[in-house]
Amino acid sequence: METPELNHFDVILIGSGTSAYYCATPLLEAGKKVAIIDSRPFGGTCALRGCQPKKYFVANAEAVAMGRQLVGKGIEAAPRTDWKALQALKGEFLEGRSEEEVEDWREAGATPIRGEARMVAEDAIEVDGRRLTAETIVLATGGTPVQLDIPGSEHVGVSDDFLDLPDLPERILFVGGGYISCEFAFVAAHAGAKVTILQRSDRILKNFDGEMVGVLLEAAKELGIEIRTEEEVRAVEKVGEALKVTTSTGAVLETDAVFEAAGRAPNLSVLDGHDGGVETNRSGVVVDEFMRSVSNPRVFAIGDCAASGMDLAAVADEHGKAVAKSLLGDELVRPRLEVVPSATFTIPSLASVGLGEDEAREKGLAFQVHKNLSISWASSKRIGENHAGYKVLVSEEDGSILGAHLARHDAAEVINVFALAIKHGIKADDLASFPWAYPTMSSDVKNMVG
Ligand SMILES: Cc1cc2nc3c(=O)[nH]c(=O)nc-3n(C[C@H](O)[C@H](O)[C@H](O)COP(=O)(O)OP(=O)(O)OC[C@H]3O[C@@H](n4cnc5c(N)ncnc54)[C@H](O)[C@@H]3O)c2cc1C
Ligand SMILES: NC(=O)c1ccc[n+]([C@@H]2O[C@H](COP(=O)([O-])OP(=O)(O)OC[C@H]3O[C@@H](n4cnc5c(N)ncnc54)[C@H](O)[C@@H]3O)[C@@H](O)[C@H]2O)c1
Repeated sequence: METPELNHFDVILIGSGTSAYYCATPLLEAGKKVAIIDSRPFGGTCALRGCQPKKYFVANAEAVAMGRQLVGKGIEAAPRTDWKALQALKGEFLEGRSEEEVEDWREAGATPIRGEARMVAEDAIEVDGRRLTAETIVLATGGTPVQLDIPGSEHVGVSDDFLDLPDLPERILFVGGGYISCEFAFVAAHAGAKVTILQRSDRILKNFDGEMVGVLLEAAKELGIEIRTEEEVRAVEKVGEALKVTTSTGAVLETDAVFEAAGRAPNLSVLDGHDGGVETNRSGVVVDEFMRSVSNPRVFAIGDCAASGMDLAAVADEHGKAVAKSLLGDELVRPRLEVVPSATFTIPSLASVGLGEDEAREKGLAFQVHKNLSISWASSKRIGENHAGYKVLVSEEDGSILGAHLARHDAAEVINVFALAIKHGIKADDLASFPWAYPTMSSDVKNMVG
């Protein structure tokens, strides 16, 4: 029989993803008694089923793309993806990761628990038949793919399934034209699959600048990725080994695999049965500016399960850090998310930070637009890049950077320079005159603002 003290914690974190990591670490360093619970292997989406494993596939596709682009320009034969070997490499990265993480938490003084947690009171949860109470409960439960409600949905996979494909199907159809589909589409197409994307509205990647998406669309077209906009899936039927996809336009498309990435919903199964006094809406747990539940002050929500901000790893991290500071200090602390760069790991990658052109106009700001294709630049030529461009908005008032939008190799790296410039008020002139290590992708920044 366990004593009540063993079941009472300063903080219980439900979820062991990146937001939980950044929240729990300072709490443990400060000597707090912390339980971390996860129903799946420890580590969460980013480390095990998202950002990190995905980058193995992206790195492979980038190598193949670059090799192919340079055939006849110093490379003799185009490289090809060995999908099984790539899966093995990714497997090596994941092997033992969760177990190590559990061990690390134990060494740091936490109580890691594997099991499905449910709120049973405003200050209590149940997991694995145990009732645990806490001064503070932090929900860090992430998100799950939005499930398609269509006949034949049992034949439709999600991102986890794509990342674990033992063999690459010849033909793949992705439902949704957002981050996940677009990234996977370039991976699959560069690895040799015939890829189709179905996008419900009139354009893909709506969070990104339309002209930069245009650059990506050219690359997709050249690679043979078919992007069908204003078209939804209505039904999927298995016919022999193939799948027949009927769409909203009446088209019937034959493919070998269908994956849906039509957005992710907050995972709030922890509130099934008892809501713990925690108010939620479609976007997640309703929180105040400090990530505290508006209806139960004992509960905080961080990362993708909170109805706040973009579902990105760095945002989740910042939520976690802010909540830890709030719990350790005398005052509540807001996450610092005034400037959040974002990128798609497509080929080329798209990246964006700050205001879009339309947004800046709606705000009535006076600004110059520095934009162009950059395929004639040495940085593109030396890697055989055929699709690249940039758009930077510079304030006419004080020369500050209002927004930056890139479509090119390493855009996801270079965007961080613009993000820091926006955050710290570094002006276009400063960027233009800085002695960048040369020649690098970031030294091109001076040509984008001059
Ligand atoms: C394919 C893919 C690629 C992505 N790529 C990027 C990228 O390149 N860059 C980027 O910034 N973001 C990316 N993201 C988004 C990023 O992964 C998420 O924003 C981030 O992981 C959210 O972290 P989190 O801590 O909120 O939740 P998660 O990491 O999702 O962790 C939540 C955990 O809670 C557990 N859980 C849920 N309910 C319960 C319960 N009742 N009891 C016990 N445990 C529970 C789950 O098992 C899960 O492990 C990607 C996402 C996907 C799916
Ligand atoms: N590089 C990154 O930072 C990265 C990578 C992957 C995922 N993520 C995060 O994960 C989240 C989820 O990614 P996602 O790609 O699933 O969602 P998303 O929100 O990026 O895109 C979903 C797309 O699907 C479309 N759609 C919705 N329902 C549809 C339907 N029935 N038929 C056809 N199209 C439909 C939407 O209009 C939208 O364009 C992202 O919003 C992002 O926050 C980030």
